[in-house]
Amino acid sequence: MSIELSHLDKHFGAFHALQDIALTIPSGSLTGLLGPSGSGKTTLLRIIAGLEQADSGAVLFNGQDVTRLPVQRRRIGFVFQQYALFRHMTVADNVAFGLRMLPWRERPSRAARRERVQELLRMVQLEHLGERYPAQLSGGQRQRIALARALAVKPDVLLLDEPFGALDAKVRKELRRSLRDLHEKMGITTVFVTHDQEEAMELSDQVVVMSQGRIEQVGTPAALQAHPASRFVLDFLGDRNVLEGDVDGCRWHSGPAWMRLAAGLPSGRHRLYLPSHGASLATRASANASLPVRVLGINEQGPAIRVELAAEGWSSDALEVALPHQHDLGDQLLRGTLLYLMPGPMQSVDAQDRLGPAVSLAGPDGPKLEASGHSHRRA
Ligand SMILES: Nc1ncnc2c1ncn2[C@@H]1O[C@H](COP(=O)(O)OP(=O)(O)OP(=O)(O)O)[C@@H](O)[C@H]1O
Repeated sequence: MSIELSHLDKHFGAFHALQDIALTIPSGSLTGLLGPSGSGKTTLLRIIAGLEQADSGAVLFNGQDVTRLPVQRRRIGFVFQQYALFRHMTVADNVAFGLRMLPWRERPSRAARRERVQELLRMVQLEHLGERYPAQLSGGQRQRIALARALAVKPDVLLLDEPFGALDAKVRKELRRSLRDLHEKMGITTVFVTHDQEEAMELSDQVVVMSQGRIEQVGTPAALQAHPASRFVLDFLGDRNVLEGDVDGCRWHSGPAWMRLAAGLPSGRHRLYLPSHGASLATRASANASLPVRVLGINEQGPAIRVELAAEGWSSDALEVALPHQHDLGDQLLRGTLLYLMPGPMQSVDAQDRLGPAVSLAGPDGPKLEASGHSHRRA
């Protein structure tokens, strides 16, 4: 089920909560609405659901105008941050709730309902907990049940509002993986709200960055990292190293550190923003870059190795590079070792704080490194 939003506007009294929102959500995609608190993410999700009406504009599902269609008729599964489970019902009855509420003609028989509930509990890996009550579950388990309940009626669209917001970091990670696996298996068009850029980047096929009721940028995680469209997106995505130095023609330098860029920037001071996933490390300088760094720390947990670095003899804030677990540094990747940073594409910002062009290293180092982007994210 594809979703198209055109020219959506929404006011709450005098407050302009959404301004001229236009967005296409491809069928079967996993789309993240990302933005700071108050940027309008939840309002947009509620308008897609039919829980809120826009003042103007249209919502289309598979090309059909559903703008005035009530929520019950949109075939939506909804998961909220606060687990909205019924406390007096068992887990199995909670999951079956939507099925029992279906109109008589569509309602499966008691036996079929029981079977479907078991299948859903299996899908969220909680088949042994059907007879428990919500109070006897952990927060993460409750969110899995909320997910199973949302999926029970075979929705065309799954909407999740900060579904993992109230959970601790480890459980969040597990649930993200479950959601991605379920999405890959079922292929339901899914939209989720988050203010956590890491969550949005890790989960989404398409990220929609919102600010003050507007869409700032839409793109794949890798495209947003490589080509942020505004200062807001650049800052909000975070996870970047800032290399500050002077440019003469194609040469950037800061103290003894230097690199040759594939294309020139106007001469003067520039900051180059380098995503931590967009760089590698080498044991020696190359013909196009000499950026000496000292290894401060190595964290091997998670999908990538995170290496903390300090610029050696040149000034920079703390640096961080995410390396694949199969890197070719061998035993050179040790705390205290001197290595060389090899940047991939970087975003330039000039001394007046204006977004400049994306830049990369000259010669063979540049294109080779571009591949390192976000290729790990489905690993
Ligand atoms: N029913 C309402 N009445 C008045 N103002 C509202 C209402 N719902 C939302 N708002 C306002 O609209 C703006 C956008 O709210 P929304 O909940 O969509 O933001 P959000 O990006 O989801 O933020 P958060 O991450 O904090 O949930 C906020 O300033 C909020 O106070």
